[in-house]
Amino acid sequence: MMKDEIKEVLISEQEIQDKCRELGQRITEEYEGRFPLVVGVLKGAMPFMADLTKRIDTHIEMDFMDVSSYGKGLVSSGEVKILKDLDTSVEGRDVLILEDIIDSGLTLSYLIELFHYRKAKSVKVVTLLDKPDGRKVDLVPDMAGFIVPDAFVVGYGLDYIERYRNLPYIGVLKPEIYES
Ligand SMILES: O=P(O)(O)OC[C@H]1O[C@H](OP(=O)(O)OP(=O)(O)O)[C@H](O)[C@@H]1O
Ligand code: HPA
Repeated sequence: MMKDEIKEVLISEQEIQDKCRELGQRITEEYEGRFPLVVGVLKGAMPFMADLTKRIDTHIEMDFMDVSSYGKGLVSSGEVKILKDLDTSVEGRDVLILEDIIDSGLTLSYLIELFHYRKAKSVKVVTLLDKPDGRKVDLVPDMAGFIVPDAFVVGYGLDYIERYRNLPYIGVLKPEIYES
């Protein structure tokens, strides 16, 4: 079974749900009456977007962007490609970007710059996971759920060659999975 391929659970399902509640309350307080555009970055942010937005108790608009900076494996290619753009204009909007993880920071620094260029009123970032040791560019999220060590993590949206996104928790794979 898939769970037998996990060496260690770093963040449990319960911890993730509690964090969504806490972040949802903070977002509600900060964005009350501002009708922010909440942008989920596909595919990784999909489970976090689903759980977090249910904990936001004020009106929001949701949109999605699909970008890719990773090849098929563990290392960022450094080049960010837009695979699907927003349906909505960000001009004059308070934009809140939702990410599953900030690692090198390349994906988000690209998006933040793009939304400023498109004349967003404000651009903020909430990420479930922050891996500060992976940074290649200076970037500090406005809100972060958990700090993770410099290891490749999977689950709850995060993949390894498109697998493990459907694990309900965050974990690290057994080393033999990478060797196979
Ligand atoms: O800080 P960075 O080093 O840029 O890494 C973070 C990004 O990498 C992953 O996406 P990926 O490009 O693998 O696409 P996916 O969400 O479809 O898996 C992740 O979901 C973030 O969007
Ligand atoms: O640790 C990670 N796991 C999965 N996807 C990722 N994208 C950036 N960092 C990671």
